[in-house]
Amino acid sequence: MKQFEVNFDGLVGPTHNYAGLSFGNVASLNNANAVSSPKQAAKQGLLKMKALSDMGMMQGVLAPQERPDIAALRRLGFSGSDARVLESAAKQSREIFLACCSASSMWTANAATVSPSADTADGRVHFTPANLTNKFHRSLEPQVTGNILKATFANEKHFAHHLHLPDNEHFGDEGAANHTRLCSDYSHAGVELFVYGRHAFDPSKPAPTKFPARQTLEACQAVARLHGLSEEGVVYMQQNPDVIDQGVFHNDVIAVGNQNVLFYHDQAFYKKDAGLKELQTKFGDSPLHLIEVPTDEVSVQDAIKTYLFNTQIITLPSGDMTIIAPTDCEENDAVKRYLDKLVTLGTPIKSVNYFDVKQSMRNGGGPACLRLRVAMNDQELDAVNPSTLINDMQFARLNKWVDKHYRDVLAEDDLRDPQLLIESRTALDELTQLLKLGSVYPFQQD
Ligand SMILES: N=C(N)NCCC[C@H](NC(=O)CCC(=O)O)C(=O)O
Repeated sequence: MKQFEVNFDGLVGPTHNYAGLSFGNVASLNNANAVSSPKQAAKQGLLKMKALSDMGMMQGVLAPQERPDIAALRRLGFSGSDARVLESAAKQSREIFLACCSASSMWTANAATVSPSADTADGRVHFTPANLTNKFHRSLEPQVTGNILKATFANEKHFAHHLHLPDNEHFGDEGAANHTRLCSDYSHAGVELFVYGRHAFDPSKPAPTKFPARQTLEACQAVARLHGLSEEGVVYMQQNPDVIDQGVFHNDVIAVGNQNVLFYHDQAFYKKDAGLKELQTKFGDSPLHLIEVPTDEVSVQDAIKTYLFNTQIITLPSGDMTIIAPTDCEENDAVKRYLDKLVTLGTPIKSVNYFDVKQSMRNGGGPACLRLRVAMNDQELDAVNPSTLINDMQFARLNKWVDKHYRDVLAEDDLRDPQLLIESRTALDELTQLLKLGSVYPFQQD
């Protein structure tokens, strides 16, 4: 049986903007109100998808969400025509309005947690959309994320779709950003590492004091239960509360794994030694490469600034692993020096490829934030909606679609323009045809 890891990247939406919405995410706050370029952002993302496909990887795309979210604004009491809803929300409550305009669904590492069929009790691939309760603008995503995932993985025999966890901070869930699957082979049962920031029901346990811990242990456990994971196949580790307080708002800002490699900063985890020991034991006899980056080579601040750990580690068809890193890593002396050394250390990681994803980085989203990993065998891959897989033709179509519909620049005032809403809906309606998704958006269901 053949086995693949398919990266499903989020297509950047037509309202990509910088609104400073994510307290605890340093880049988001630092770039609040900067002018964005939705067209450039979408193209940077598409180029990364095409490059991975050209490397011989299977690459997919997930559609963005409808923004401005008129339905959410109506739910909050803004009424009248769509133009009137936009105008009154922008005037009366700038923060609510900006939250309802965010294109944050582009970071599909936060779309869902995915467990491959080799790990689950019923032998299907399981998906649970993340509820993203900690940030209002992100909590608007799970319902439509569920629609998009169901339209992309539309086959009950192979794919199981769960409802997102209850919308409450006790079950705060940020999806694959806090979940790493380690395995010897994608098609063999692996160990799923869930990383949480706090215990929801036990305030006596350690937790950050300055910035929020978005993910709870109880949410991780609920997802593991829903997916039918076995106790031997799961490890829970707590993220070091000190690094959350320094701006590490998701585990994928300080650790990343692929197959038998876990690449992490020495300050990433609380009770690190016990957790890694459990991981090693559950992983079994085959070698597990634990690549720990010491603080005296790369500081936590440099890791956050450059997103050294928000890189993608992928296995090329040759069997070698390569790192997909943002150009920000190349521009930082300490991080570049570390990466130059890493490829000589005799680990499975043999090369580094740099990509310019600065439009996303300015909101705190690196290469790994932009993708949701789905490990599949050939039968499962055959059951995926083929229009969502990237090849030369689909890449060309999507580029043309971006050229036709996206603005070059977007500033805050543009978001209240009713014409932008019309442009976005027209673009998304056409996209659902391009990707053969059916009616996934509220505006298509009215
Ligand atoms: N690490 C992963 N997997 N994802 C990164 C998500 C970045 C996102 N930024 C934002 O939502 C900022 C939006 C703004 O400020 O306009 C967030 O904080 O949730």
